[in-house]
Amino acid sequence: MTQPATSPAHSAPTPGTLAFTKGHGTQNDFVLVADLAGELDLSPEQVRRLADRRGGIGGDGVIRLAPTAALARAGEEAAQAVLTQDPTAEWFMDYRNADGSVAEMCGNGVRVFAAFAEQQGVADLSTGPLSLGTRAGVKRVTKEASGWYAVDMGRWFLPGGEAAAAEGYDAAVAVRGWTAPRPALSVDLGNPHTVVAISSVEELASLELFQAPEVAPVPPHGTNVELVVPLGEEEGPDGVVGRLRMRVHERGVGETPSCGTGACAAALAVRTWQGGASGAGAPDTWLVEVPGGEVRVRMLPGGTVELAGPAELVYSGELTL
Ligand SMILES: N[C@@H](CCC[C@H](N)C(=O)O)C(=O)O
Repeated sequence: MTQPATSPAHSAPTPGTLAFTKGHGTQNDFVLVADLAGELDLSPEQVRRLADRRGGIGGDGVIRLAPTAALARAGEEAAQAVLTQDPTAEWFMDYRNADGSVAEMCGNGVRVFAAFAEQQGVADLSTGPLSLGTRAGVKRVTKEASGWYAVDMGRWFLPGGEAAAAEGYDAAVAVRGWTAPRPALSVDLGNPHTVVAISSVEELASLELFQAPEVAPVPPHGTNVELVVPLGEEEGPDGVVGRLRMRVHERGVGETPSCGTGACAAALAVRTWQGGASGAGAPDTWLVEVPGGEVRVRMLPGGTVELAGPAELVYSGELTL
């Protein structure tokens, strides 16, 4: 049984069923579940079933909205760290990839989580920003006048350190069909990314990404791989804006139409290629074109990075687990 996503989804579900909402951010799609009491421990098998596009609802990931304090009491270290960082981060985004694996962060997911928290009546972004917990720390979400959600994603770093910033590379990526691996840059947004430059939009469109690209050295916890084409600079309302186009192969999923942390990683890599560790001379704002739409990435004055884009809730329903 389904209902429009705008209807209250937090009315009591039928016993034995699970209420869900389907949402997406630039078509990176998620199954969202409100666990307002913090009692729902989804198994990897249940996550796979929810994310299954044929036997379940379908999504690139599953997002559980749960009270940070309940998870902290249950021993989730990330939730305990969140409450130390910001005791007002009342709600926690428990993010799982479609294959059932746990991920530290999801940039598009944070925006959709904020829209879901509003729908559930546990947050009101019209009165101010929402601080929420993730396994990669507290994220602060603001709703812009356009309806887009802007997320302060926090600090990022290059795992390869200064040498990687100076060289521009610390890894190599091989995509099916290539005769040799190409140099790539690792970027950490709380979750791992490896970014490789592609020479043209035509080549980008022709890449075969149904197999995971091979990355060397093999990342200890896997990686998301972004393939990017820098498209130059343009004049925006607030100054020069860089533009790039990206495709992504996500850890735990496969190719997806968008990845928010991936868009940040791509912009940060291109900025590093242009201006080293400080990004000197490179734009502070980037528009990232993905197959599912466009997002904005901005360097914030305090040294953190912001991701902005749409968040849509599509429908709500109930299913038997
Ligand atoms: N699509 C997300 C990233 C989701 C997690 C990723 N697959 C991982 O395993 O790190 C985004 O928008 O950032």
